[in-house]
Amino acid sequence: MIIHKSINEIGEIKNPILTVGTFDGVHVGHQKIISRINELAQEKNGESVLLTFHPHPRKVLFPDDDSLKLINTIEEKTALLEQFGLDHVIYMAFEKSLSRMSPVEYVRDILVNKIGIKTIVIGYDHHFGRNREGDIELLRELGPIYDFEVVEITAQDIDEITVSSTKVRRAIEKGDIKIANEFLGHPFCMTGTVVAGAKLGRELGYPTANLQVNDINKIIPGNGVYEVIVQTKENRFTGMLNIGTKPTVADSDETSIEVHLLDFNADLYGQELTLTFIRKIRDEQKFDDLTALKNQLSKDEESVRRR
Ligand SMILES: Cc1cc2nc3c(=O)[nH]c(=O)nc-3n(C[C@H](O)[C@H](O)[C@H](O)COP(=O)(O)O)c2cc1C
Ligand SMILES: Nc1ncnc2c1ncn2[C@@H]1O[C@H](COP(=O)(O)OP(=O)(O)O)[C@@H](O)[C@H]1O
Repeated sequence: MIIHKSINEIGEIKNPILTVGTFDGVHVGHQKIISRINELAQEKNGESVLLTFHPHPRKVLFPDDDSLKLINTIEEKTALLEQFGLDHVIYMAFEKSLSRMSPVEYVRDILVNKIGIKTIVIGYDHHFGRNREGDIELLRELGPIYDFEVVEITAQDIDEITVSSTKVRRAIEKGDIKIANEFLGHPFCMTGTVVAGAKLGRELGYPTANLQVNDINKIIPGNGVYEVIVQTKENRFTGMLNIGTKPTVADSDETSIEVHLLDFNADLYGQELTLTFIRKIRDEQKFDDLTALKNQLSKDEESVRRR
């Protein structure tokens, strides 16, 4: 897969079969569209191209709205797209000027003149250009003029897919990892750096690496205790993770993300850890004292070891 970091340096692509979108999550619905353009590329002796925008258009159009959290960072999205056999991914800078382009200008100047599309595969409800005025009907009108074909992903196809990035986000926010992972077709992951905490974990017999997530747009699963796989610099471990306010020991609303690695004892400060979410074990609880918390932690450990 060739990654183009700008629309201006893509060179020549042979007989491009294109799809366009934000593809947050690269979920099973997205995967189906990607297979479709790969198949068409084979049939038509062309190359499959996925055009995506960075930053996410809503982040540019509504910069003060930080409510939209994303399933993938750009690095994660790129790594996922790598797995699905695309020939090209183009990251186009989404700027306000792009959102002001008329739909015809966008098709002519970008899709035709810069990418040279021969086929575009697009959802029946896809909109583009200024005020999202452009639609599939317009593409059908422009196709014969600029010599490209339009392949529609019908409502029925999309219903069949039934997955959307919004549904995945909701499941993650609810802590419903099983559903999220099913929709995604791969497990949800999160990366962060280990920072210092209150040093109480060790006293409890459960040292925990406190994670700071580096991308402020990254979605964080809802409060609760999770089974995860932890990838350190050198190795992988089973981990038990808590996301929450630690009501037993802390008296603030601040959310912490902390993970205890099973069968591990070494310094992790400053390291980057990647968590792969397996399942939610339980909700976070407020215990009467540290002994009760410790008992529960040992039950959580048992539950993770049993699997
Ligand atoms: C698997 C796991 C589950 C946890 N569950 C709870 C919980 O239900 N309630 C709570 O108040 N704290 C919970 N904690 C947080 C502990 O209180 C916390 O790890 C301890 O206070 C150490 O904090 P420190 O690393 O900042 O020193 C949990 C921690 C882990 C690793
Ligand atoms: N099994 C383990 N799981 C997580 N962290 C561990 C483990 N063993 C050692 N550590 C180290 O101990 C630190 C956590 O200890 P803890 O007493 O909870 O302190 P802090 O409050 O600073 O997180 C981690 O950041 C890591 O460097």
